[in-house]
Amino acid sequence: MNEHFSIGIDFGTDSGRVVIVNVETGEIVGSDVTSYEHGVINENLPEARMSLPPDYSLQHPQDYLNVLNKSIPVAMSKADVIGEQIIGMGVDFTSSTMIPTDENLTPLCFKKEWEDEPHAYAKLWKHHGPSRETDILNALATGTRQKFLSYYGGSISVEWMIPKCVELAERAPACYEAAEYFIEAGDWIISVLTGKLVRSNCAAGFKSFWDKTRGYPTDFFEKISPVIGQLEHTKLRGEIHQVGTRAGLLHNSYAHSWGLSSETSVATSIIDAHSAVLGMGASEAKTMVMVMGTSTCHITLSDKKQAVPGISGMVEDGIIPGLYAYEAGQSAVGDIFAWFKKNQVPAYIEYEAKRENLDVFSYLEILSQNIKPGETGLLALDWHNGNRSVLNDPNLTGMMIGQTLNTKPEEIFLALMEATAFGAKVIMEAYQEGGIPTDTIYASGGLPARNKRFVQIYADVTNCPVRIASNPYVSAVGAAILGTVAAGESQYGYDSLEKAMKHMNQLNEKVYNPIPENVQIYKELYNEYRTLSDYFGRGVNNVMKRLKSLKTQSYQNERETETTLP
Ligand SMILES: Nc1ncnc2c1ncn2[C@@H]1O[C@H](COP(=O)(O)OP(=O)(O)O)[C@@H](O)[C@H]1O
Ligand SMILES: O=C(CO)[C@@H](O)[C@@H](O)COP(=O)(O)O
Repeated sequence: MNEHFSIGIDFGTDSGRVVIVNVETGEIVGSDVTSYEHGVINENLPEARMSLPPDYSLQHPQDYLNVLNKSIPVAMSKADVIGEQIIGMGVDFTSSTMIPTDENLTPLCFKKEWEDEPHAYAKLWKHHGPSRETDILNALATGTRQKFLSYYGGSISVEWMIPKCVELAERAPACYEAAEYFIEAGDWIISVLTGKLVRSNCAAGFKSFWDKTRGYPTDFFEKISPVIGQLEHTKLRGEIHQVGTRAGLLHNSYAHSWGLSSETSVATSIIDAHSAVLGMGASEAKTMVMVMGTSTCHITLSDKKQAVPGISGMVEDGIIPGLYAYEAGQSAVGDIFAWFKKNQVPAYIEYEAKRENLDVFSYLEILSQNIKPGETGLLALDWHNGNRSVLNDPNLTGMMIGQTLNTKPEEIFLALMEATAFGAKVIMEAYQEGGIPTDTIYASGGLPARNKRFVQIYADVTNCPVRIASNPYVSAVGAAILGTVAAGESQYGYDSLEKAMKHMNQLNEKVYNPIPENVQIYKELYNEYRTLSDYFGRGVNNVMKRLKSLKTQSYQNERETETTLP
């Protein structure tokens, strides 16, 4: 009974993870992962009721509840701890993942009358349905010189909350009308756990343009439409709390069914990538945390307030009170490798991997060890899910040049990994030019833990040492850190995030240092990448967009009505 623990719950794109962490030592004593039964819904609604337009990425919130109900008890039993030893819990979630709910915070898609309506489901961060609306919002925000825009890299991302709200108002007005709240999925889980609606300043700041001094940019919302102008007082209403505070206490019914105390503190939620900053213990300036999984987010903290073109956002107190948090992102990284594995890897590789008792990625990584930088003759653009950094355009697409009849799968895999590293370097340069330089990378997320070549490529391309995490659960541990601080008032918690980070961070001793001859070759390849990227991404040749629009036009969607937006 001397030891105390906190529960961290991390909701990713395909699954949710629960960890039980010792608050004194940071040791993970129990963990469990639950995959989402419905996964990413991008072809048909559940029960194949209806096929979806291209670029839709929906989820079923029941899958999130299943993570709580299955993984919390399993992780607890693996940890062999008793309820009284758990002092707090925290939640992190991909974002902006948005759920429309009724007045009782029940997701609309749980109700019979809305189960055939795609807009009643959770819209996952990578849902690109509102790309038309986002173009209009960007033109309007730029045309009316909205001040907030410069703190969001100069443009609005299709992946954030407000485009999702506008899409709902435009394409499913009855559903919009029926929704009492639009809630970030992380805040929704907190409402499930505590019975209260408490919104996080991290999610509201990064994804809904909320700022602690000026609130939401309501004058901009009003320019979009009278309905959207009311958002703050209608669907987005609710208290906004600072990350690191307590949202409430665990609801009795959950405390009872999980054998926890009803005095267990539940923290205000945080975005998954931002949680990794806590889990890595990365509060120093010039340190960039790259959270590398399905996508990659590039997060850094500074005591300076800067408008950095090409990044995704900057929020005062967004992660740690007193510091400005900065975020940039790549819409697909692991997702590109997943696509490659599913659609491009030939049967003989799968056969050989199986024979070696390896998964396909590990086998391809081993094969790629025989290929030096530059030896593939390939160069790729990593825009398979659009670009959400300096080009901020969901209509850009992936590309590979240099293929011959001799090109091998492991060479393509290597070129794709290199392309994602070049995409990350573009972002680091944007930060540098914007006055937020970086000299060390902390790599967390599922990818660095599984693929050493990948991490070395990043060290070589960026010419920066890369420090990795000791396990793939960093964001979940960040959430557990929040749980500990939320319990700060109790005898065993911490009264500051910094103190909890010192005790509980998951930083490994291992450092990947850049290899000088690789750095040199990648410098040349990077210049080629920039040339290609400017050519296809900056309007010299719009072929990617033309192809994409042909594809979209051919989809007969009766909802593709005329827009009512300005
Ligand atoms: N060895 C590997 N090499 C390259 N990509 C991998 C490897 N293992 C898994 N991935 C990719 O990593 C992603 C999963 O990352 P993870 O951090 O676990 O999940 P999430 O992004 O949902 O939090 C998937 O897109 C998968 O394709
Ligand atoms: O956009 C953000 C954070 O702002 C992420 O939630 C999003 O890129 C998804 O993250 P994952 O790749 O699922 O870890």
